[in-house]
Amino acid sequence: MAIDHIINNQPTMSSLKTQKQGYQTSLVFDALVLQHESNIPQRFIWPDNEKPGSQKSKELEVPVLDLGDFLSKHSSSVKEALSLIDEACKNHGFFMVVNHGVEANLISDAQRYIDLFFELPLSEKQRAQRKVGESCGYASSFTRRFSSKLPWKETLSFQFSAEENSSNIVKDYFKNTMGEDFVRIGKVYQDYCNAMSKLSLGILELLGMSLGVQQGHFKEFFKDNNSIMRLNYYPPCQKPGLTLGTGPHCDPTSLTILHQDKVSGLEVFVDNEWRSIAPNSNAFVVNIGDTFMALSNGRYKSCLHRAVVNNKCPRTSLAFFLCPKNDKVVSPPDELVDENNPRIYPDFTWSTLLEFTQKHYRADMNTLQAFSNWVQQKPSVT
Ligand SMILES: C=C1C[C@]23C[C@@]1(O)CC[C@H]2[C@]1(C)CCC[C@@](C)(C(=O)O)[C@H]1[C@@H]3C(=O)O
Ligand SMILES: O=C(O)CCC(=O)C(=O)O
Ligand SMILES: [Fe+2]
Repeated sequence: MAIDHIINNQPTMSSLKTQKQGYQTSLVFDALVLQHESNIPQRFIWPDNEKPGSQKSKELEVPVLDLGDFLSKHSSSVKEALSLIDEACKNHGFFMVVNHGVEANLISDAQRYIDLFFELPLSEKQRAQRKVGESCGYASSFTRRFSSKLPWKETLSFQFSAEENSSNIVKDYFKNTMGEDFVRIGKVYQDYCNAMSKLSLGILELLGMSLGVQQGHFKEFFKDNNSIMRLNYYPPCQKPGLTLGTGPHCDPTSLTILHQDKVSGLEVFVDNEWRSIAPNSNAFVVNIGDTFMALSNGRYKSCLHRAVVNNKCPRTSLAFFLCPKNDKVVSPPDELVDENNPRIYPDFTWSTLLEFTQKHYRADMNTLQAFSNWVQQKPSVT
C-alpha cells in the first residue's frame, strides 16, 4: 500500500476544525507504521544539499571538562579547563562535561522513561498534543507546523522553572496532562531538570571566568531560569540517507545540556564538514545557543548541528535548553563591549525570540540574524 495512502487512511489522521481556517487536514506521523516503510513520503526527504547520505561522519574530539575538579578550584585544573573551553566556544561551541555530580540512576531513569512514553499508543501520546505556536507538549515530526523537510522524530517538550514557587512545575505537567499513572515519571523529570539547572549554573560560572566577566554574572542572570526540557525520540528509518532526525540548526536558547543515549547521531558542522560526537553515557554534551552568543557579544559561537537517524534502532536524547526568565533583557555585560568589540545584536527578551521561533521562523542556521532584522523592523520590542 503506498505510504501516502497509509498515512491518509490512518485512523489517527485527524481533521482540525479551526475558527479561522475552516477544515484543515492534519497528517500525523505514526512512527510504528513509518519506521517499517522503505517508501519514504516526500515531505520527510531533505534536499540533496542537506541529505546526510550514506557516508559515516568523522568523529569530532571535543574538550572534556571535569567539572568536579574545576569547581573544587584546583588551580592547575582551572587554568587548563578555562583555556580548553574558551577555545572550543570560540570555535564550534561544543564541549563535554564529566564528573558532573548528576546521579547515574537519575540519568538512566530519564532515558528509560523516554522509551516508555514514546512506545505508548499514539492516542495516548496525543493527550499531550502540542498546539501550533506553543513550545510545550507532544509533537510527531511537526506535521502540523511544517509541510516539508519534516524531522524524523517525535518530541515531548515541557517547561521548567528554577523559581521557588514553581518547584513542582514538571511533576504537575505530567500529572495534569497524562494522569495519575505518570506521577512517578513526572517526579523523575522534575528531579532531572533540577539537576540540569544546578549543573548549568556550575557551567555558567566557568563560562563567566573564561570570558573574563565579573564573577557570578551569568549565574545571577540565570538563577531563576525558565527553561525547556525536551525528550527526543528518533524511530528507525529504512532510508536514513534521505531523512534527518533534526535538521541543521543552531539552538535559539542559551545553553543546551544534552545526554545522548548509546546510539550515535549528533553531528556538528565544523570546518565545512559534518562531524559526529560519540555518545558517552557518563558525560553531557554542552553547546552554546544563540541567546548566549548574544550575551557574549558574539565571542562564543552558537553552531550548526543536526541529528541523523539509522535503519536499525531508535535513538533517544535528553535535551535541557537553558533559557533566562521571559522578561529578562538579553544584553552583553560591559566587559564584552568596547571600541574593538561593538555591539553585534540588539537587546531582546528571550520570550520574544521564543515567540519568533514558534510563530514566525523555523529555527535554522540564521535564526539570530533573521530575528535581529525582525526585531529592528518591529517598533518597541525588547
Ligand atoms: C526554542 C526551541 C525551538 C526548538 C526547540 C527549542 O527549545 C530549542 C531548539 C529548537 C529546534 C530543535 C531547532 C531545530 C528546528 C526545531 C523546529 C526542531 O526541529 O525541533 C526547533 C525546536 C522548535 O520546536 O521550534
Ligand atoms: O538529538 C540530538 O542529538 C540533538 C537534538 C538537538 O539538536 C535539539 O533538539 O536541538
Ligand atoms: Fe539543537
